[in-house]
Amino acid sequence: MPLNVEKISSNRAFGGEFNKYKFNSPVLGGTTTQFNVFIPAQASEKLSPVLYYFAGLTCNEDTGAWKGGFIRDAAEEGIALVFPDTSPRGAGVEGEDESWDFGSAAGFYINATNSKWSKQYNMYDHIVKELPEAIKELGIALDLSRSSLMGHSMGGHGALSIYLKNLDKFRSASAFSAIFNPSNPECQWGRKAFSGYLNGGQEEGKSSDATELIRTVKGQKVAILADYGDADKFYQEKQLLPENFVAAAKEAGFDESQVQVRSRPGYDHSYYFISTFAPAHIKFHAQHLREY
Ligand SMILES: N[C@@H](CCC(=O)N[C@@H](CS)C(=O)NCC(=O)O)C(=O)O
Repeated sequence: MPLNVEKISSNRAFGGEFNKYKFNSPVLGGTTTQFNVFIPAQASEKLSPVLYYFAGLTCNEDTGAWKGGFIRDAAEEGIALVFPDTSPRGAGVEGEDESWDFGSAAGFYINATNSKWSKQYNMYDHIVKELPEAIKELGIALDLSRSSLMGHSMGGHGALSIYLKNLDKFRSASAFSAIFNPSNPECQWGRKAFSGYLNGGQEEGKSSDATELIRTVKGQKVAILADYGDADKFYQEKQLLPENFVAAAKEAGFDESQVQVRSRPGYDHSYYFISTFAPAHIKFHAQHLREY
């Protein structure tokens, strides 16, 4: 079934094109979803690889595009950027707009199993299955067989966990201030999301937790880069727990050539931090996306 993706707007940017699209998403219960695509100038000559960016809590498909500072470097490298939304919108589920860290703008990039949410809150399937189909329908010169993932905070968790579940589909993953271990009882955001969206709560959430997942890919080839700031209040409040991810990666035998996690002194959780290190993340992905 075609998704009937509609272009809403188009802007010239860095020699390429920045487009906004919408469609009614069967995976998100028929709600209307929007996403942005930056198409670099090089796409007119050869297929461009694709880098997804998943934003964090309270954000939408515009946040990373407007504030992340990714487009200039992606344009130089000839990489297309895809910015999906962070949750279904207007699903009409009771309580979905009551808090900033659950429901609208807080889909956590997982499929809900609790029947209250499971009709619409299926961001994992939206990203992994539906969005690539929507992109194919656009008929633009993108090479989806060369795709990588990055994200911030909740979106950093999305990038790492989706990557670790789909090493055959994605080349590399990177994260800014990721929620590295959301099923850990110390992580309040994870507890709220998993106990709300999943019948099995935190225990079921382990199957979508980067720190748990890194153990399951032992011996395989991975390419992960993550940065966080030591002045990030959410890091200090133990919402991010990067140390747990680093320890799990080490236990699974990964060294820094495959999993690199860097603490950045003095940086916080904001887009000032993200845009500072955005060029380094684009360069990291470019190395992996370049090869055919
Ligand atoms: N509303 C929260 C903060 C939410 C927050 O920091 N969201 C991050 C993602 S987890 C974000 O990117 N916000 C949008 C922005 O900084 O532009 C608070 O008051 O503490």
